[in-house]
Amino acid sequence: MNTILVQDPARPVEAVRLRAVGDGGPILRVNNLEVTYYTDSGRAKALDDVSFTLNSGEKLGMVGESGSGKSTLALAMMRMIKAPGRIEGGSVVVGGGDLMTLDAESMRKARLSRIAYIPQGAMNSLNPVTRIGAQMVDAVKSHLPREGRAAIEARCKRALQSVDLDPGVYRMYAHELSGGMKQRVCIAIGILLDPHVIIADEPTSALDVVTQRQVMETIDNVQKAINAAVILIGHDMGLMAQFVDKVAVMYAGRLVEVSTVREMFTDPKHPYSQALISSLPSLGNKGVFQGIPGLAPSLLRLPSGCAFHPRCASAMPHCTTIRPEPQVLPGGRRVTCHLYDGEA
Ligand SMILES: Nc1ncnc2c1ncn2[C@@H]1O[C@H](COP(=O)(O)OP(=O)(O)OP(=O)(O)O)[C@@H](O)[C@H]1O
Repeated sequence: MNTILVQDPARPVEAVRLRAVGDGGPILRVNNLEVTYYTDSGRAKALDDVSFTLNSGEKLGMVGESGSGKSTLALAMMRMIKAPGRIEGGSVVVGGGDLMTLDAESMRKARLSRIAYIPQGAMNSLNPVTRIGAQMVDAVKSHLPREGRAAIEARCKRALQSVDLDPGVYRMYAHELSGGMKQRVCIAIGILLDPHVIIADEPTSALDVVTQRQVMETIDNVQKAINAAVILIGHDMGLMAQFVDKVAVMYAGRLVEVSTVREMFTDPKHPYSQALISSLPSLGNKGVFQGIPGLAPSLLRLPSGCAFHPRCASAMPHCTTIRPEPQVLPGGRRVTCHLYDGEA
């Protein structure tokens, strides 16, 4: 793989980054990621053999019912899983290097500069007694200790402007901002060091529909500006459909389907994806909405075979005993379902 130096003359040497280019390959490769929570009630495998890739500039929507493992995936990619959870295998390769093999200090540096995470509820975690600017400066300083005060302030104000906030927000406190503005501050913090990959966990929850759209547009704009790969975690398939390129569907810790957004909405392959899509309201669907029968299983007591089989309208006898493996269908879609055995 070739690498080139991407140098911004306005930035000091510390801010210069190596971007992997030339091979046209993915900027992010997640391979066989496994996470288990060791609870008093037993082992919960929250991520089971999760693999996917993303190119620079690509946006992936990660959907699935509550408890399916979406946040665990984000935390595992950031190496922020805490006890009783444990990352038990897999790699997260960003721009050529595997984050899982970095020592603690290198991983600390990689966070924000190579991979940024905007956690669920981030806007409510802004420090109420510290000005927004000071919080942004702290984030930059921990990565670029030799960058001068004026340069850091300019960097922070640029980031605020790139999320359509007035640079004056730098001097404000969180309580002076609306929910949408706070969420945009969190996005600005996420892009301070132009990461290769941005993960936003439910960035629009607790916002009204107009603000949700504005926040999604903001993510879209900043993502285009820095050509990052973006993972958007969320429940709202409809909102997601308007902004992402690919959709990944999680069920009980496994990725059951990864397709382009068009394929997912016009021809979902996995019966769980089909159920998710048919539960969405649409202008054409004036009948009764199809719910998904049953409940998501407890990870402590997963059904045998395919974990979805008790709720699956297309289940076959062997689905109850044989676990399906992910397969890549012609055209590149990934599906984990026995219905497609032999089609890969
Ligand atoms: N701290 C923890 N201790 C024990 N088990 C946990 C812990 N955190 C998560 N889990 C287990 O991992 C599973 C996945 O949780 P996770 O938060 O990743 O799901 P999610 O898809 O992000 O849900 P939501 O949409 O509600 O945020 C849960 O069902 C739970 O069994």
